[in-house]
Amino acid sequence: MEVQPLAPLEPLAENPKLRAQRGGGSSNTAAAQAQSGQNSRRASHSGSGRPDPLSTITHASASRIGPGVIPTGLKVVAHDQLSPEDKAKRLAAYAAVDEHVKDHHKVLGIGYIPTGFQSKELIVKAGLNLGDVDQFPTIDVTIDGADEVDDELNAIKGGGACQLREKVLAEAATHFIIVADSRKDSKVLGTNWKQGVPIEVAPFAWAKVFVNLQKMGCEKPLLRMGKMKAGPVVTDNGNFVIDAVFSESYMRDPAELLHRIKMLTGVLEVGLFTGMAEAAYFGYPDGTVMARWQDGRRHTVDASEGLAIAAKGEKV
Ligand SMILES: O=C[C@H](O)[C@H](O)[C@H](O)COP(=O)(O)O
Repeated sequence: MEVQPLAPLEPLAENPKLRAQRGGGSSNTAAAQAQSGQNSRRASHSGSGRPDPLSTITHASASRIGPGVIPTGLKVVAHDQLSPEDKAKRLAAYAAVDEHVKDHHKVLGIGYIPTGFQSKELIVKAGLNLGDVDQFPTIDVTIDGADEVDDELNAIKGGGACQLREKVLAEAATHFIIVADSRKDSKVLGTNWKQGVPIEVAPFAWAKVFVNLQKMGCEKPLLRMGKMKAGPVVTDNGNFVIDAVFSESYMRDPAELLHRIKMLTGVLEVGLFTGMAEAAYFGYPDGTVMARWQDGRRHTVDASEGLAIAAKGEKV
């Protein structure tokens, strides 16, 4: 029997209601919209004249949305209503988008909100074209948060139980960029993030993996429990999450630790993102943003323009 290679699915059609609101137009894919540069709803974000990617380019995944933009309904939360950490993170996100999203980029993986379901809702409400990574297996830029980032830009992710989807998006991206507030900037993983490494496991295998982790030296692995519901947290993929604290010596070599945990049968993904990020942007409470690159470069970004936009709390 001849096996046909799988072709990526066609992108989802644009929300017709939003198209009508914009006065029609035939663009029904992310790529088409980004190519045409059409964006009637939001002005250029930066002085570069580039369209604001947050409102023009399609989201490539169901995993997360809106670096720095937290839409509630169709309104961006005003800057002064955010916590100091969220303010800093928003500025870092603006800086990251400004420096990494280019005119020719058509597909973005974007992040921030704790569940894929929430993200989908927000994307649709914000009028972005929603897609998933099976439709867009190659992403131009993925921008996402992190729970902690070390000196070499290895990161812990999965505090919101999204590690599997997030890693697929990060790996599918030509450029993977992290945005975070300055508390997440560490020399060694596990310094500030004390909750441990999030490990997504097949539900029926959790107890076996638990024992495996203990044998590896993790004294108290924890099956993550729901806060508003009884029982364990169930990920967007129907799995459980174990949080596992490891000693500093393990955390100094996160790539080796990742490899060892991932080899345990029943483990689907590990919230250690090693050697993936090209750059990380950290927002500080004083409004500055510091960028670190994988090759060791670092520079400060003038976030004043992002601040001016954020301060207005514009509609998306
Ligand atoms: O699963 C959740 C993700 O890995 C998040 O990126 C991470 O928890 C950081 O989220 P936040 O920027 O909201 O603190």
